[in-house]
Amino acid sequence: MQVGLYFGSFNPIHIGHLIIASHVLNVTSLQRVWFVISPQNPFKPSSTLLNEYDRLHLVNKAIEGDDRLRASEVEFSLPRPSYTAHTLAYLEEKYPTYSFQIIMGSDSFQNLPKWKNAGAIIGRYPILVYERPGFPVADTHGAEVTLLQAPLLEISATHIRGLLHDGKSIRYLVPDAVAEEIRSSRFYRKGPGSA
Ligand SMILES: Nc1ncnc2c1ncn2[C@@H]1O[C@H](COP(=O)(O)OP(=O)(O)OP(=O)(O)O)[C@@H](O)[C@H]1O
Ligand SMILES: O=C(O)c1ccc[n+]([C@@H]2O[C@H](COP(=O)([O-])O)[C@@H](O)[C@H]2O)c1
Repeated sequence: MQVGLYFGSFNPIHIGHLIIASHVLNVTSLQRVWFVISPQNPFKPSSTLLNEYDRLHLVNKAIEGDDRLRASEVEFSLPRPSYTAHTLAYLEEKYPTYSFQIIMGSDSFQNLPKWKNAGAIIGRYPILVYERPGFPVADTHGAEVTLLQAPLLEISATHIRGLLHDGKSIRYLVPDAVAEEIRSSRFYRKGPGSA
């Protein structure tokens, strides 16, 4: 099984993520893409972070019925913050017959040398990089890189959280089932207990 690992906070998952996952499956030999939900990204503040099980639930809502896609909670039981090198080592052990590639935007890829055990990631895994505006891929950092020209939508989870905070619509930015779940569960609203 050839699996593309798409790591992120997915706080929440949005159409930009889904378009990339589907595009990668369409243009590469990968058979599956797993959204690996990071409970705590080492580089991001946790103050606006929705509980990881709620984020997992939203990813599952987003991909319902698409057998090519899977939500992975593997990092939930690993030490925090979530270092990708640790996750990869764990997955290698758990799925010895699978081959993994990493999917990332050129913004993340630019920072890769600063990640924990970056050398182990770069030396062991092919990386599928899609170019995001403002982040040209000037250097491969010694990794086996495939550059993808993916259709891009300049939306972010930060923007979506801002809209929700202001009581605005997020229709079309996330799948309808995700918008409905966020609405009915009152996620990302102002007030006590909200993220
Ligand atoms: N609109 C988008 N199109 C393509 N890739 C994206 C888009 N938004 C985020 N990504 C990428 O998806 C991966 C996971 O990102 P993450 O879950 O942190 O999303 P985000 O929308 O950038 O979140 P935030 O706004 O909270 O920082 C990262 O590699 C990031 O570069
Ligand atoms: O392992 C690391 O040192 C490391 C440093 C920064 C980010 N990551 C992971 O990369 C993924 C995407 O991060 P980001 O910042 O692009 O949203 C997310 O799953 C993080 O846990 C991993």
